[in-house]
Amino acid sequence: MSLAASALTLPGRLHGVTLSLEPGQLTAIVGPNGAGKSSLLACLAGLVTPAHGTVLLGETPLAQLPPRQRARRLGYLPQSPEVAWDVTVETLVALGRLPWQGAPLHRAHATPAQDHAAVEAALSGMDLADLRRRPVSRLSGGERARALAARVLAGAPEWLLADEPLANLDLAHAAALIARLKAEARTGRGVVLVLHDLAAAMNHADRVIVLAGGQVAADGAPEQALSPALIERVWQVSGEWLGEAGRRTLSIA
Ligand SMILES: Nc1ncnc2c1ncn2[C@@H]1O[C@H](COP(=O)(O)OP(=O)(O)OP(=O)(O)O)[C@@H](O)[C@H]1O
Repeated sequence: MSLAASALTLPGRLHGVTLSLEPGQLTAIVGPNGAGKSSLLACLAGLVTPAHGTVLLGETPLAQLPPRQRARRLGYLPQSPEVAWDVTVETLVALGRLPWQGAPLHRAHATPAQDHAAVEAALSGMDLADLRRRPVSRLSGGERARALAARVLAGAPEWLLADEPLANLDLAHAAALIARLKAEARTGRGVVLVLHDLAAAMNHADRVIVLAGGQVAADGAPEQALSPALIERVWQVSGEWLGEAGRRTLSIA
């Protein structure tokens, strides 16, 4: 089911943003500081209510989805996530299963075995098996970012919305996370990432949306949306893409 924004307006932040995102794709949202990327992602996750405009999941306005349904279908990883309780990594990741839990044996809920399998897969996928019993307060910034990503992945939402998920990760863990997110998209999930690294967007996204001043400045395949002319117009830097497709780097003059 598509996730579509229509004429989203948040005064000073978004100005009439209209777009329709498709499942099965990795979409990157890029743009300069203050362009409105986080605001757009929070609206798409249903966490910020726009002053005007609507967000539809399929045919249903997000505002009409019951909270449990919304939590099952939309997974959101904020830019600077705080962890309110000093729980272990394992417990934190298991919290991602909460939307699936409820009265035992209710058909709409997951079984304990399904919950366990999802948590284990998320822990191992984020290379957290050795840290599972560590309290979150004793993790490095990157380890904590991986634990929080694992919590969202454990929830197996239809849509994964992540705000700068690569920001604190070393090269190997960033590559592993982007590979995992691409694989999630290939299984039919919608993956939407706010990214600052234009090369990551160029090399890994199926579609790139460039925001500038709260509006869509470009939207399309990476090679089209991230043309040097557009980069110069939006970021005011003169750049050139080097290397072959899928391994491009941006050389800034
Ligand atoms: N809660 C808020 N209330 C009012 N204005 C806000 C709020 N949060 C952000 N803004 C403003 O809205 C604009 C867009 O902010 P937003 O965080 O969406 O940008 P961004 O593209 O994600 O930026 P960055 O790359 O720096 O993270 C900025 O000018 C910012 O100062």
